[in-house]
Amino acid sequence: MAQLVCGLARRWCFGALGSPLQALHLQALPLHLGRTVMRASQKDFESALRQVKLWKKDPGNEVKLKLYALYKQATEGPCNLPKPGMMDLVNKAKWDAWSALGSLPKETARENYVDLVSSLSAASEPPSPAKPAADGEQAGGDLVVTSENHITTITFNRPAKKNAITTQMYRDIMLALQAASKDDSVLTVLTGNGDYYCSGNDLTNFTDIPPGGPEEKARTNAVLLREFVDYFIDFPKPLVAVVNGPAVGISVTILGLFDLVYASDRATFHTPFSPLGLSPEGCSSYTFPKMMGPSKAAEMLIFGRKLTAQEACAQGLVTEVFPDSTLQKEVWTRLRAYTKLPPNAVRTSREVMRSKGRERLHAVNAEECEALRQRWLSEECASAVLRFMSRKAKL
Ligand SMILES: CCCC/C=C/CC(=O)SCCNC(=O)CCNC(=O)[C@H](O)C(C)(C)COP(=O)(O)OP(=O)(O)OC[C@H]1O[C@@H](n2cnc3c(N)ncnc32)[C@H](O)[C@@H]1OP(=O)(O)O
Repeated sequence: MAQLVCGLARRWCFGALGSPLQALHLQALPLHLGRTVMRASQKDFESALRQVKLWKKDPGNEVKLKLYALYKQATEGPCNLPKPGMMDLVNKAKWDAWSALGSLPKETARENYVDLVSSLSAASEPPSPAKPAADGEQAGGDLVVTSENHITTITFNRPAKKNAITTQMYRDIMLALQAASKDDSVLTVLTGNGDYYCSGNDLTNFTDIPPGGPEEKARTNAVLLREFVDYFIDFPKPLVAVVNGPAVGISVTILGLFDLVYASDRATFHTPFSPLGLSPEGCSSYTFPKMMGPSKAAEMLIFGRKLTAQEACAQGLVTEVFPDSTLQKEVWTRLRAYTKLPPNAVRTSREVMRSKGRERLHAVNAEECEALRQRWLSEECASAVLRFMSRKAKL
């Protein structure tokens, strides 16, 4: 779901800005205290509308909701729409934002809109020219896949969104794993670009409701998730995670299916499923209790306790922790040395270690996905996504 956040936001927010404007007359307006000030004119408002359309950088959902609400208030007055249903997340967020403006006069809304746009335009930097890709590197994209020295590396590359995984990225990761299982690489590495390893599932994955409604969305998400996790269960070569920073949600749970997890001392491991109205996935309901014991697993998976890299290492989730400043050098040197080992012996050892548990993992995966399909239809989950989108809640 490449850049769905922006695409979606453009559809539901910027799209609204193109509608015909009501004629507004504004010059010097009296304020309550008797003094007069120059207020934003219709021309200022129209100019701000044009400016927004030219923005290259996504200003984020919170700002887009504010702009949407002010625009509607300025052009139509107080919210006059019926309240959308709980599961209609996008329209509910828009409705909430507009309704929150109450009986704010149109002129004030227009003035606030102009002020907001001008403050954001002043704060934004001029766009920098695109950096050309280095030799041998696949350019751009939310996922970058490289193959070098018998190591295939899959890099989450959405640093501005903390490497949250979109629907398209799930699909691209599966394609990359499929290719890596057949290429001449000995190891496959997952890592992140920027300050985060990965912030988990992109929470806006849940907002583009198809014609079949939320039930269809929950069903297709469950199918996608099951297939995605199956790829990790069945992957035939050693899987290595180089956890360069904080890891959240599904990027943590699937680590139980990896062979090696090397982490920066900056990394944290967080599975906040209950606060999100969700339940564990990635076979973690089976791998975590097996690895760290049921009570430590419960603290993470039920109560959302965030582990430091050292704690995760003590619980067996992380193989080794490195100082952030030397992580890359030390880990890649070690991985290159591992690729020199006889590849067939490496594969055979891994297969005998993994084969016995595979069937069980598939059954666990199916059960977790069914539980999640139901969770995604719950009001608890809908409220959590809404809270995130309106930026009142963070982890
Ligand atoms: C179909 C398969 C489904 C599989 C299901 C898996 C379950 C999970 O993975 S559950 C975990 C879901 N992830 C989260 O709940 C994390 C949500 N994000 C946050 O709480 C915070 O963003 C953060 C703690 C990760 C980082 O906070 P910080 O203050 O440093 O940065 P922000 O300003 O919040 O983030 C920057 C930018 O990135 C966007 N973003 C971050 N994480 C996500 C995400 N998971 N989904 C969508 N967008 C995310 C955030 O909205 C900001 O964007 P804007 O600049 O546009 O506002």
